[in-house]
Amino acid sequence: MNILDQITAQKTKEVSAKKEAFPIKSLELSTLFERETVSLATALRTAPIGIIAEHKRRSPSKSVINDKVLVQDVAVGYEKAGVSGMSVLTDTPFFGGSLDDLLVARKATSFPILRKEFIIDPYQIYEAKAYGADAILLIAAILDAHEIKLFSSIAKNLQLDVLLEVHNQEELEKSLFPTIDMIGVNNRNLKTFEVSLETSKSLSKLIPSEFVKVSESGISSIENIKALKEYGFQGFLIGENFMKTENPGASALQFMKQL
Ligand SMILES: O=P(O)(O)OC[C@@H](O)[C@@H](O)c1c[nH]c2ccccc12
Repeated sequence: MNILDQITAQKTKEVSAKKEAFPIKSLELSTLFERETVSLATALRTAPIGIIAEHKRRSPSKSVINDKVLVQDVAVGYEKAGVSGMSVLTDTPFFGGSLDDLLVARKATSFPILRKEFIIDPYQIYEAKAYGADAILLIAAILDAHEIKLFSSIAKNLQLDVLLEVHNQEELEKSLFPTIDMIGVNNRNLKTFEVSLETSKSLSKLIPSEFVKVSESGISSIENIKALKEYGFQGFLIGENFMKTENPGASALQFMKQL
């Protein structure tokens, strides 16, 4: 079984247990549920160069990246650095994150936050909203067109922006619904872990201009960003490059100064 299949199999179990223990009604009682969200897509569109900085403790490809820093310090540091938003991994078994991380980041900041999760059920979208996210990720490789349409319209009804992640032309073509705000091209193949910025470059011309184009993974230099900008990218999702340092917020600030 490839890693994506392993993750979704685990997710299916996790979500069905949670749905029983905490029905959606209990999520709606959250005070954060009533919070006004802020748009990540707008933040990226209006920034000269829109960086989304990620909190990621570990990953299946790298094992431990950073398990020393506190999520609130990372969140505050990223916001001070002036990035457009933050991505918080909430998957526990494979990435060492949690919904608590999302909640802590939310309480510490007011910039847009993306819930980075393997979403396979609408329940996780309500959860994202209840824990203070402004945007969700949908991964085309694990959803069919009907699910993408349905999940993105549920998100929009909750005032959440949608970042749809693709890795090839077929995934892109099945996913172009008006309820999607941003298209993210993942430069990392989640099945093989190979990273190539060429993936973003070659898919860019197939993304209609109404979607904010985001390039994800493997970005570590200003040169990378300049090259991708030429292809119309307005958002750049950066994880490891910041998280592998002792002070991710300070690293993001250094990076922003060079832009
Ligand atoms: O750490 P990197 O190479 O800068 O990548 C960040 C982000 O793009 C990556 O974590 C990611 C992209 N899509 C995902 C889907 C699930 C989990 C993680 C991801």
